Amino acid sequence: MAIALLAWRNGMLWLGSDPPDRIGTPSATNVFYVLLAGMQPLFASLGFLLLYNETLQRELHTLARVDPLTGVANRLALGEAAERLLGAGMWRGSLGVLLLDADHFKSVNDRYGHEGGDRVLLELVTCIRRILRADDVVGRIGGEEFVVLSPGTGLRAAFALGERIRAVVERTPLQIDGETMRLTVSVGVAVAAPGERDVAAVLKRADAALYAAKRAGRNRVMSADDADVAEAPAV
Ligand SMILES: Nc1nc2c(ncn2[C@@H]2O[C@H](COP(=O)(O)OP(=O)(O)OP(=O)(O)O)[C@@H](O)[C@H]2O)c(=O)[nH]1
Repeated sequence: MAIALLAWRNGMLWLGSDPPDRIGTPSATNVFYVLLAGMQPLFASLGFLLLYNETLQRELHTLARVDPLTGVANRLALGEAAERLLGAGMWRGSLGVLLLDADHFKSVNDRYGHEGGDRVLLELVTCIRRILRADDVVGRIGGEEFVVLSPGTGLRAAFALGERIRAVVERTPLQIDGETMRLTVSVGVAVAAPGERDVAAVLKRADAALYAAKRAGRNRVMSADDADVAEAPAV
């Protein structure tokens, strides 16, 4: 509005054949005009601050949802994604939930140090991401523990996805400190049926399956429906 007023006033002064008041004449219009002109930098600064604040808010929102080491979703972002995908379950079908845990990771740290272990985690994430579809979500929920959410995926397909990830990780050599090492992962698979909304319950089933996969010797995929899982204690 201020810009429109200034444009109007300038137009009157410079273009009008008979301007109402010269700029130097003391009048209410001229006082208003000078005030507005003086306030232009204030308006511009306010606009800039509002825009800057909006940008910072957006960046904070993103940073609060990213795992700083691997760049994938963190626990908060995964929880939000799971809620959203379960909410959409009625029209997208079931949601595959895979819980992955690197095997014997403590020995990786013992051998290559914590920094070496961090680089292995990064390579592991790269491996997993290469296999996922665009609308799958991967996140890190603990030291060497990851979750994959795969919308529109039933138990058989989720199991196959887990097996694909397991096999690719197993056969991918990782270069750490000039040495080649191999890592394996254990995977627990569960599926939220269309309409199921309880994220915690699905994760608990995937966790029980993961526990069973570890107990059965690691480097394997187990689903919540496997007989061994039913016997496994809840973790
Ligand atoms: N480098 C690195 N190591 C981590 C991080 N978070 C946790 N760890 C390590 O991961 C290891 C996890 O060890 P455990 O829980 O005993 O599991 P594990 O050795 O992988 O054995 P299993 O899971 O039973 O196969 C510990 O040594 C932790 O210090 C991290 O952010 N970076």
